[in-house]
Amino acid sequence: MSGAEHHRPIVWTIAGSDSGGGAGIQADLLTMHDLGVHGCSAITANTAQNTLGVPAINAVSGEVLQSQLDALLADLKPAAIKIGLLANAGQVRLVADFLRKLKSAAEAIPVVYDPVAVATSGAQLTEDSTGAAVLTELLPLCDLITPNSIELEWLAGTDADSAEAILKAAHQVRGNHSAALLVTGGHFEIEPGTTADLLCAGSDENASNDWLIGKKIDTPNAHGTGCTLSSAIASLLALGYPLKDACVVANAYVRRGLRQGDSDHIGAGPGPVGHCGWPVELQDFPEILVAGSERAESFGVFDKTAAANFAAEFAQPDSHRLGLYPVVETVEWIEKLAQEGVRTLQLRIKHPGRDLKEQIERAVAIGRRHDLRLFINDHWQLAIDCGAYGVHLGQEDLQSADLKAIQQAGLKLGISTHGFFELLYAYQFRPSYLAIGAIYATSTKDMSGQLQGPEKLARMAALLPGYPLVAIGGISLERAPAVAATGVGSIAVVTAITRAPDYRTAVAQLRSVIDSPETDREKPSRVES
Ligand SMILES: Cc1ncc(COP(=O)(O)OP(=O)(O)O)c(N)n1
Ligand SMILES: Cc1nc(C(=O)O)sc1CCOP(=O)(O)O
Ligand SMILES: [Mg+2]
Repeated sequence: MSGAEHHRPIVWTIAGSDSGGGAGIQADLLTMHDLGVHGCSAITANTAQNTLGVPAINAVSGEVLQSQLDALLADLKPAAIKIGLLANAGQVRLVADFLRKLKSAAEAIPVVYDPVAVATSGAQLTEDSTGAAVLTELLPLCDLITPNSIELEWLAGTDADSAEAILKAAHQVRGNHSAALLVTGGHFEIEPGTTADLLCAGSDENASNDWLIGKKIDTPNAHGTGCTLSSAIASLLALGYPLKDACVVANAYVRRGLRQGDSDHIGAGPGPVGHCGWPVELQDFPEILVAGSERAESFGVFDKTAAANFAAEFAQPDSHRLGLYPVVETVEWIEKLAQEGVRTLQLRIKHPGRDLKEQIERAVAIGRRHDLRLFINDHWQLAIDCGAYGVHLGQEDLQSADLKAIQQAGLKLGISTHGFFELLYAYQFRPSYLAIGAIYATSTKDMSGQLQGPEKLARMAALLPGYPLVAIGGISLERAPAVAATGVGSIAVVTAITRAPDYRTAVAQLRSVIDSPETDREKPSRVES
């Protein structure tokens, strides 16, 4: 039994039933079960449907819809809500009224709306008056909207038939509402042989437009992909995944279903997308477009300054297992730990004085003497000037640091990541290692809202077997075995060493955990699927 069987958060789907079992409520409940949440349903319409078409919609009455929502609220409070087909303006108003009351009474419950208006078969699923009510009543209550390009045109009232037009239409919809937008790419092809989803999230200076690109999967069995995607995102939000992480994992879940689904035998028309468990292979996850890369030009997000600094494929370290990796703020610590036989170290000076260069030079000299893998945090230019082994950069540094210069100088590069989205983004640079944090709460810096835990760490590590991975954040001697069991080859620590009663003992004990032959070096620890 998976851990999820013990505590499944509740997720509602307010959507239509597909009598053919491929989309709507049926796809939503399969997805929710697969991803470890308990799905509840409020049915808006009993569609008569098979793999060939939609002969009837059969919207339920307001009382029938209301009675389902009231019954659920009385006993099964949701951790997230997915909304799909709303068959008419009356249903939109009813659901909007219900959500308004719910949102004012309860703490924030994420709402994901998949604006189902037209089935993949071309059948119109909503009455004409529905669109206006959606725009004024429902969108202001949503946290994420997941239209395909046809539905985006419906919401924006403009064409969405090229990368630029999709970006423009998405901004138009977002201009009027605070909801994030994930435009799914099944209906257009910007780069031949690929599909691309556009994720517009955040606001003001935190606003971001990210293209999630994947190889096109050649299958007719794609019925229910929109429902599956939106209910996967709602499930992941209920499980505590941040929005961007939920979107990339849900994208991978759908792509795994398209790739592995086996529904040729179901009906005479296009069969349903598969529901094939947690995505565990990197090939199913999207590539996140980097604004400085060449292909960004076709997607309308090319940035000249970013391109001048962009580089990928950094020198690899001599081993993908970097072992115990203390992160310290003085040269004295570098010397002491080198003498204990530690080989991977980081100099992290957060309050530099005038002697910063001298400190780095001294650390580099110790590194040479002891054959250290010595990384310099933040100060990449001085690291180059002093001939350091490597540099460690955070996500925000990737926009400003001259990665080309770091690469050309032959320095190794480590990049911090916090969750699936950042991991996939940083992977585009193919750095020398990827750090994943914060695994646990830490007193060293404020990482609230970015805690991963060992289960998520194991899921991320499983995507990159054999790639140099470092876990960081709140790792103590007691927690180290659970971290090592996820398959990462390195554990980075600050206080577990610098505040240990006896640092020599701490080094020896931590090394024995991460270097232990019992830590399976070939395979990452099993992740539940
Ligand atoms: C090994 C390792 N992983 C992560 C970090 C954090 O780096 P960053 O995000 O740049 O934050 P600061 O360390 O600069 O506060 C790290 N230093 N080392
Ligand atoms: C410097 C740092 N970076 C983190 C990240 O998640 O990126 S967590 C962290 C602090 C690690 O300190 P300690 O071992 O004392 O918890
Ligand atoms: Mg940094």
